[in-house]
Amino acid sequence: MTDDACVSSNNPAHELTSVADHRAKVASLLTRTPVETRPLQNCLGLALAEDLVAPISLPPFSNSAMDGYAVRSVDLTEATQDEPVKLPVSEDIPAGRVDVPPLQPGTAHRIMTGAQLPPGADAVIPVERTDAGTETVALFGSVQPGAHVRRAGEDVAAGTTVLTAGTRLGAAQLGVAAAVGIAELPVHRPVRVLVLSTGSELVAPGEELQLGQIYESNGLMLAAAVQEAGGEPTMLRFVPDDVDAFHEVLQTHLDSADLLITSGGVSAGAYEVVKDALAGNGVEFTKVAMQPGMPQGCGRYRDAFAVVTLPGNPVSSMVSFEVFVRPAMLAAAGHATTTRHRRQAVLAESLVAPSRRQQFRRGVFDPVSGEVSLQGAPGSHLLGSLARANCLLAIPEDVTEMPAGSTVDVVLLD
Ligand SMILES: Nc1nc2c(c(=O)[nH]1)N[C@H]1C(S)=C(S)[C@@H](COP(=O)(O)OP(=O)(O)OC[C@H]3O[C@@H](n4cnc5c(N)ncnc54)[C@H](O)[C@@H]3O)O[C@H]1N2
Ligand code: MOO
Repeated sequence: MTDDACVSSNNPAHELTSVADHRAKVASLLTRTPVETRPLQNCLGLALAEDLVAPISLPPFSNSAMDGYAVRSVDLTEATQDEPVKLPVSEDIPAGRVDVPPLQPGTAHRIMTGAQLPPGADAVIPVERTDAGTETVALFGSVQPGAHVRRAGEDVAAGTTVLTAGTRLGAAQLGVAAAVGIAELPVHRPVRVLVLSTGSELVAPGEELQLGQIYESNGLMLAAAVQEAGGEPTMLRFVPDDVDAFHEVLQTHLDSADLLITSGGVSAGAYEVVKDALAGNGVEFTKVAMQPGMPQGCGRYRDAFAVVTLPGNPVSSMVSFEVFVRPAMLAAAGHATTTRHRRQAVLAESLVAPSRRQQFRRGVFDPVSGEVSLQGAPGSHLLGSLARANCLLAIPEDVTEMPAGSTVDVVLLD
């Protein structure tokens, strides 16, 4: 990828870059991260790099689903509540017993949940349907062949693919890998992301605030979003609107990152530190047909890492991360799925939207009714509304109003 990745070849000042074009440019800046082998406990949220073929079956052996008695179902065909069948109990089989003798006709083995089914048995009768005897047992009813038996390989057959390359390793995926005896997995290394906020008005949370100052929130928020996307964030100390300070804070990280995301300093003011530091230096700035999130930039910093410059308004920053950075990070880290769940919802109230901009409004989607209501006004400073939302309404560029009852696309955030 060249430094001018973000130059819109056909983008006179009055034209806007499309969301799709900018998304593609950001994605093209990141290359696939290398594959490394990690113990399972360090794989959460990462993408599996190769298909996982099960070395053993699940269950590995046929076993009991209930605490009870292993029997031959034909021995119990006459059993009823009033006239139970009585059988001698010849063995006790707790879970974990490895020397399980076969079941002889006309006998029962006492068996616990998860214990190996003895050869010759074809069913288990739960202890609640017996007198719980230990020498002989009275069985108060018949059982179907296969009742309460978990067959070897009924879940996963040895030699079959249990997880495909590109799968995100969540709790269940790590669980099944452990269940087939795998201790470590090949995964794509997480994308290493520097997060740098800019602005002379910023003060660290916990410190005293003076009139005219605000607490720095984008850095923490974006670092958390990076982590949620399976990346490895490094939150840099935010810098004032000072180009030298901007470059200085990056110097010790030139070899340690894949991507820098900045917030703030990219619009049209007199003190746009990100623009001043990076324009013409490998990063190109553009206006994207999107609201929030119009001023954007991307490129490369001193041949060291990719850069995506996000606008400073908190909602603009987060929405831009969602739309541009998250999918690019997931693709680079080998994930087969790089998009959020999206579905159609019924709009609970009317809305208006700007023309020639793809708008992302914050909303609350109710999966039971299928309705979505707006959460707050469109303003890109309304972080409280974003924090109360569970989805973004994606309103296409050419739509300027939608009456209540319209169908709208929602991007589910959790
Ligand atoms: N004349 C114009 N003015 C603006 C334009 C424009 O096209 N022409 N675009 C507007 C839009 S849209 C956006 S979005 C913002 C983007 O501005 P910047 O990226 O330069 O961001 P700042 O000016 O530094 O900050 C904007 C806003 O966000 C607050 N902020 C910034 N960083 C943080 C942080 N780390 N934590 C919390 N809040 C932050 C900052 O205080 C400002 O209120 O520009 C419009 N203006
Ligand atoms: O594009 Mo800005 O992100 O609307 O506020």
